Amino acid sequence: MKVLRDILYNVNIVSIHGDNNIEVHALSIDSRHIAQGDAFIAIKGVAADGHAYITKAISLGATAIVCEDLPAELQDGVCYVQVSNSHAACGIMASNFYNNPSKQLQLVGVTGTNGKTTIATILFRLFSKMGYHCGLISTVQNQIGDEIIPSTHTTPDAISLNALLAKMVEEGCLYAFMEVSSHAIHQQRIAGLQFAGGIFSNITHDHLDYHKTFDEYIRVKKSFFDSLPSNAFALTNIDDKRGNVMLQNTKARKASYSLRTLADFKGKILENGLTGLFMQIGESEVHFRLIGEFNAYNLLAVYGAAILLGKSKDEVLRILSDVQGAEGRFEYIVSAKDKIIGIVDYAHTPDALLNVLATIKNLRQGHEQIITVVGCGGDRDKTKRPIMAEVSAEHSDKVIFTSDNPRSEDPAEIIREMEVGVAAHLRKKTISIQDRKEAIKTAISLAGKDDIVLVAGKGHEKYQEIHGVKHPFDDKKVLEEMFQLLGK
Ligand SMILES: CC(=O)N[C@H]1[C@@H](OP(=O)(O)OP(=O)(O)OC[C@H]2O[C@@H](n3ccc(=O)[nH]c3=O)[C@H](O)[C@@H]2O)O[C@H](CO)[C@@H](O)[C@@H]1O[C@H](C)C(=O)N[C@@H](C)C(=O)N[C@H](CCC(=O)O)C(=O)O
Ligand SMILES: Nc1ncnc2c1ncn2[C@@H]1O[C@H](COP(=O)(O)OP(=O)(O)OP(=O)(O)O)[C@@H](O)[C@H]1O
Repeated sequence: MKVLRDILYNVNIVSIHGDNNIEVHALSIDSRHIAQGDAFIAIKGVAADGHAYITKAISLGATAIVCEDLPAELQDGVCYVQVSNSHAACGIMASNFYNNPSKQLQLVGVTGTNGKTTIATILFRLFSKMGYHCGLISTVQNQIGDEIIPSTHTTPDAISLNALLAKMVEEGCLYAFMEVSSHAIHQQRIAGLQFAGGIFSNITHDHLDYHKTFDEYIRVKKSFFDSLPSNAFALTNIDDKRGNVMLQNTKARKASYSLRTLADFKGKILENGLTGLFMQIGESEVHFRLIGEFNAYNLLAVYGAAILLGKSKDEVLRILSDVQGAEGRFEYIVSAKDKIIGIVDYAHTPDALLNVLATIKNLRQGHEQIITVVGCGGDRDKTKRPIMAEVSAEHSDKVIFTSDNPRSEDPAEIIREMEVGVAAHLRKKTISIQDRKEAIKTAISLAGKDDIVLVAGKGHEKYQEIHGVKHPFDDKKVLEEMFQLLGK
């Protein structure tokens, strides 16, 4: 319980109507979750406008309303706070409500189109193995020490986020590693947080359904670095074309990592195989269990961040050499008889798919076939559909287009939008099977000895969302089941 006046500290207030010296039980941005004594923050969202639910929130017991536009009639016994921006107010109020938890631990945010989950997860594992109690906020799961807390978003809303950070502080965490999605930056879910560091992995084609243009997507990502304080670090991948741009206006300590050019944290791949990476980092030569060039980048990001947080180079590299990747990120299983390699990967952007396929091509020993099973999500960026189809057809021997999470869309229509991306001379390599399980089964039946089957797009996910209903589905389990069923 906190006094409204205190929760409003640092919020850009336009006007206050009513008594702000009242106790607030909880904050909520959703009228459906309001209880007696709560403050309701009305947010103009993508699908709805929270201002339309102010009356409903009051009828359920809200005694404080935070909004951009005041209702025509104000009710007695309710304090109305008009703010210039409800999204920003929500972030700042959530931090104040939970005693600014981000200031009580070292919070590192990871942004970029690909690699966020991997980098945040490896940082969490590294620091945990170094003996620190840590927190993780990621797409796959949130974690406090060994406790796993299911994740609904890459970056939760500001209230859930601060509640989670407060729980981490209460349980003695010294470090928290979190993914910072571009949606979260744009919707100010991270407003009011104090970061000890920010990491930029890369930026490519994604989320243009939301951000509309690539320039806007870049601008949003960059604004995270613009807001970092001077005592934080800002670590960027300078092999990415936009790596330097990200840090142009930051006040934070700038640092870079690279595989190709001079950088604060420079690495070189000496060997890249199915058993892992052998890299030179600074003066040291180290084996890692993670696979592929993109993971060499992720490892450099983690290494750089750990050094910037004051950790010893030798200890960091020793522990990193034994760390495993995140679930559903280049996870692989080998069939018992034919030694078919089944790879499950979360690649759901053209760039990630290209990276995974390039990695597989690099790693294959001889002329084994690469058979790819891939789909594209519904209700998300449609422009990537033909590109992902083109990338998979170009870099695989056989491709099966299938459903990812069609969500509210017609799965057959999504597949048709993918198919148009395939050049005429590559069409004979592709078939389309809407049912994902059947598609995986077909891929395995087409695979011969030592062939490689990539099942891309859903990674760790344990469900498939069709027409708004989530059905249990696990790519890795289906692969295992099909290896058995088909006696491979
Ligand atoms: C498009 C999008 O990003 N939407 C997010 C956004 O919702 P919104 O503000 O637009 O919600 P809205 O439905 O328009 O409603 C506006 C307001 O009215 C309120 N409302 C609505 C109905 C009602 O009866 N009462 C009520 O009070 C809502 O609670 C909300 O505050 O803010 C919400 C709170 O933070 C998010 O939960 C929600 O995520 C939706 C579910 C989502 O799917 N988001 C995805 C796209 C997303 O955020 N993804 C990124 C990762 C992307 C990636 O890298 O792959 C993530 O960080 O997870
Ligand atoms: N540094 C990287 N560069 C390019 N591709 C990468 C990189 N790291 C991982 N990938 C690829 O992208 C996929 C997603 O990786 P990861 O989950 O770490 O990224 P993410 O940014 O968290 O994505 P999301 O927020 O959508 O979960 C991986 O399965 C892998 O195929």
